[in-house]
Amino acid sequence: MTPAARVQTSIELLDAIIESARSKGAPADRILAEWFRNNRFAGSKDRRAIRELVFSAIRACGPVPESGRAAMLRLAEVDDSILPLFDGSNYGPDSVRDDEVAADGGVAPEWLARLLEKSDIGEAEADALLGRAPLDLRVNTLKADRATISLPTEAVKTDAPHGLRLEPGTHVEQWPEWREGKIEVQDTGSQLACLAVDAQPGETVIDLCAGGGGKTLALAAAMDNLGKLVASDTDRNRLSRLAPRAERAGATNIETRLLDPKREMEALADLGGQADAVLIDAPCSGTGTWRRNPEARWRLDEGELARLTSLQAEIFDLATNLVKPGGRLVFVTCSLLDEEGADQFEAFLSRHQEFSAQEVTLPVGRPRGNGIRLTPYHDGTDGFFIARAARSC
Ligand SMILES: C[S@@+](CC[C@H](N)C(=O)[O-])C[C@H]1O[C@@H](n2cnc3c(N)ncnc32)[C@H](O)[C@@H]1O
Repeated sequence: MTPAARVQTSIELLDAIIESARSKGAPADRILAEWFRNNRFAGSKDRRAIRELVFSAIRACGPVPESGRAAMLRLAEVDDSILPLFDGSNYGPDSVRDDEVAADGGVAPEWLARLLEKSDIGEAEADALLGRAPLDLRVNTLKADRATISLPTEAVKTDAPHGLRLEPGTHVEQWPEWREGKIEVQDTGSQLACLAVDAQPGETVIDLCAGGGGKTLALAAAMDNLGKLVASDTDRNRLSRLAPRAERAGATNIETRLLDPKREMEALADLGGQADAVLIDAPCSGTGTWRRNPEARWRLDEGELARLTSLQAEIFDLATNLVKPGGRLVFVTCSLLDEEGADQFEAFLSRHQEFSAQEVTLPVGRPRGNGIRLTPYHDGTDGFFIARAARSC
């Protein structure tokens, strides 16, 4: 494909992605994968270039653009190589008309940009939020050790005790070390969130919103497979991914429980007041993960944010039934909005006087309210809020 044809194809793909973001349809990744499957004439270089163009254009537009062409013209404002390709050539984009306007830039749609600013996410933080994420690994201490593991490419140590960092795009899933469960792909921020749980061998620990079990596996390793580790979630699909992962990782103390939304306690009744630690890795807007998923900015709206914050409060209240006196509750969101972080935790503490905030010490991060905030700019991790509370009685 010519460079101009790649730009035109990216414009058409962006049209589909914009439409899908508006109707909450398939994500950009799936739309691209399907196009690549159906258009075999596009070779690997074309695919790489188109992917790069599409995601750079998504990153360059704060609000949802009017069209793929407006999005590409916005990218042309920050990348000089693009505009000359609007040359009207065969398969290329038409020349730019005098009255054409580019889509708006910025970090996010205006309402969301305002909330980020209110949460003290300044320009440098916002820029880093739209950068490229590295590929972080956690060495699984049930099977290996960071000090001695040998990998096919060079990896640098991260701030997490078992963390390693690789070039993005490394296909670790093809490595024997991955197939043998010696390494897991996990962002440093996620690894540090697990560290805040301080799960010990022999304890009863509940990973209440376990999803596919990324954090559950780290907790199993911290517990050295000793004690009871319950992984629960309301999403059957996500939870079903945990068993094969646990098998590969050699994690043997995990029990999964599928929860019924609004009746979660039914499947957890026997654990009432039993847990030494409960991790709430709460469903959230994911504003801290835009490096991996920049299109998420176009899918969030005020109604969805309100739904998420009230669900977080409900899950908090649910979790209080599970923690035993003297036990701890760890609240985590991959969001940089105070509504889903410091404010949510503060509101929880004022609703539940039997809990008090406990200091969390992590190698990176800065205090935010009664917890810690990690950001891509400051800490090189995804954005996270992490806080811990102890139950007195
Ligand atoms: C941030 S994700 C969890 C990611 C996971 N802990 C990991 O490390 O891979 C939040 C999860 O909360 C789950 N969830 C939503 N509502 C819930 C509820 N009422 N009770 C428990 N889990 C819930 C979602 O299905 C989703 O899997």
